[in-house]
This record gives sequence, structure tokens and C-alpha cells, in this order.
Amino acid sequence: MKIVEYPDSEMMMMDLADTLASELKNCLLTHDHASFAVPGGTTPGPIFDQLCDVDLDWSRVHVMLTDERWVPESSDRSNTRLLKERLLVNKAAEAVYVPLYADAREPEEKLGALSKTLTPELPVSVMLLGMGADMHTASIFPGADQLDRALNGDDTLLAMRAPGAPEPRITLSAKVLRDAMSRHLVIVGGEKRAALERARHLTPQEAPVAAILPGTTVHWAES
Ligand SMILES: O=C(O)[C@H](O)[C@@H](O)[C@H](O)[C@H](O)COP(=O)(O)O
Repeated sequence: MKIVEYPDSEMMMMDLADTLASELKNCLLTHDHASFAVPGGTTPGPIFDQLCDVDLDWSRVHVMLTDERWVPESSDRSNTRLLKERLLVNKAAEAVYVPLYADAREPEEKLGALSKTLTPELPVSVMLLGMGADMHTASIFPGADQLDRALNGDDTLLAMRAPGAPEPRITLSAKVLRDAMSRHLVIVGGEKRAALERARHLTPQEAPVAAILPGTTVHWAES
């Protein structure tokens, strides 16, 4: 694991957007298409705002989420909505969107179909992850009902329910996260930095983010 520290989060978001864009461009030099997985939540919006205006052959970039809250797109908790409003606009509107949500009451009803659409995108070329102060990443939460399977199984995608998550989730498995060709984790603030340091000494069962730290570049700014 490598940690890159920035003077402030504005600089971090700009720099990280540049890094992600150049990794995508490099990937497109040698591949027909690049797959790009991004988190939802509150942190990545400013990165999306930068990236959506970058000149690259977006029509060959396949964009997906690392995880989704099982809520309709009309909900302000929908990561799909965030993606469509902040990343898949301007130049990036040309990108191919690979969904992680479909209209159904429970994620299990759509798991098979969504996994099938994802399979041709693996391994993910460029991955950006977020982390919660409880040390979850994607929607692999401590204490989740399918934690062991998400950490150790062969699935691509899992439905998850966890005490720390207000709605059911769907998430890429730790295997898919680990198999990504390039992986970045973005965190802001002292609380998350302390959680990251704690996670380094805990097991993935206790701190799911620990499962993906080896080989990950962590980007951190205090505020
Ligand atoms: O849907 C989600 O919540 C995410 O994809 C999740 O894994 C997120 O990255 C972390 O919870 C951090 O969230 P914040 O950026 O809001 O702190």
C-alpha cells in the first residue's frame, strides 16, 4: 500500500482525476475498451466533475459502480443517480454505462442478470474506491450478513445487508476489487485516516478494507 498525502482535498481531487484519466488513456492504447469502476457516497463528486470534461475516447470507456444502495434512481441516496448527474455528462456522456441497479424490490431478484452484464468487464482496468469510518469499502461492511462470502468467495457481485447500511446493498466482491489492474482509494479527514491506520493491523473480517490494501494507492487530504 502506498499513501499519497495532499495539502487539501481540492488539489487531491484534481490530481486524482488526472491520474485516473491518464491510466484510462494508457489502457486504451493497448485494449479495445477500458472498464472503470467508481464508488458512490459523498467523496467522489468533485473527481467526477473534473473527469467528465477530460478529452479521452469515452466511447471506449465502460463505467460502473463498485457498489449500490438498493434504492430507485429517484432517491438522493442512489449512487447511479450521482454517476449519471456528475460523471456521465459533458465529454463523458459518450461512455458506456454498465448498471449495478435494476428496478426490483430486492437485489437478489436482479443479481444474476447484473452479474452477467459485468462479467465481460472483468478484470476492471481502473478502480476507484471509497471507505467509511467503520472501515467498509464498496459495500463490504463489518458485520454484514454475507461478509465471509464477499471476502473469500468466487462471486462477482453480492447482495448485502449490514447494521451500518440503512438499505440493502449490492457490491462487487473482494476478489473483483483485488483483481483490478489498478486500484486507488480516496479518503478525506482525520477520522478516516485513523480508521485506515487501524485497518492495517486488523483482519478483513474486522476491517473489510484491509482485504484490498495491498497494492492499493491511498489518496488522503485532511480537509
Ligand atoms: O455507496 C456507498 O456508500 C459507497 O460506495 C461506499 O463504499 C462509500 O465509498 C463509503 O461509504 C464512503 O462514503 P463517503 O464518501 O460518503 O464517506
